[in-house]
Amino acid sequence: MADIDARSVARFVEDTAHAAMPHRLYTLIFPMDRPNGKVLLGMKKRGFGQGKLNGFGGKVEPSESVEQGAIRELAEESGLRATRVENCGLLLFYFEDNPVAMEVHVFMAHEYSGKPAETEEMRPEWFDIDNMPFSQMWADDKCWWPLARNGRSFVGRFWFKADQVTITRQALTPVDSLDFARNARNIS
Ligand SMILES: COc1nc(N)nc2c1ncn2[C@H]1C[C@H](O)[C@@H](COP(=O)(O)OP(=O)(O)OP(=O)(O)O)O1
Repeated sequence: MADIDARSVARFVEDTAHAAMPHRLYTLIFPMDRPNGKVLLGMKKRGFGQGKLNGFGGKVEPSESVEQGAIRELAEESGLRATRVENCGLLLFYFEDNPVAMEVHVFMAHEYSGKPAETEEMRPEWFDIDNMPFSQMWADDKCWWPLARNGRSFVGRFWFKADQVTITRQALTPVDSLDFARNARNIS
């Protein structure tokens, strides 16, 4: 079993039993076009979450910070180069058939260059931020997206059945700041 990633910040919001689980770090980043009320999503073409629309992201490499990982994954999966990002959420996912918790650090990309392009992993498409395609997204998204859309920071915990669809328990809290995570990760 994997060790608890030293960069994990889940212990700040979890009970003792969950904090003792190994946590794998992921990023999830949403390029925003606020003036036009749009967000860029990608249709996942392979791997975990295949067939779902989502933000861009993936595992954080050992050599990079969470923010660097988010920017790298966005470039790899959409072709966009983010120049201003904001950490807006922390999501913890527990799947009943997986002893490793997913710790997903959520970002908005407010400034970026380049044009979205289809890659091996994602097919990007702009959507209206007030008319999200939730039926094609992960089941948790409709819970926390309204907070993210309104510029609120949040911490969410979701327990999934092995079917990866059914949420059996959830806890979602708007927070004033995610500084506890930034400070723990020692990011200026
Ligand atoms: C369970 O609910 C989820 N909801 C949302 N919105 N996003 C999720 C959920 N579970 C996982 N994700 C996100 C987190 C990451 O952005 C991706 C999964 O990353 P992936 O497995 O694709 O990681 P990569 O490093 O890109 O994978 P490869 O090893 O295939 O390159 O989904």
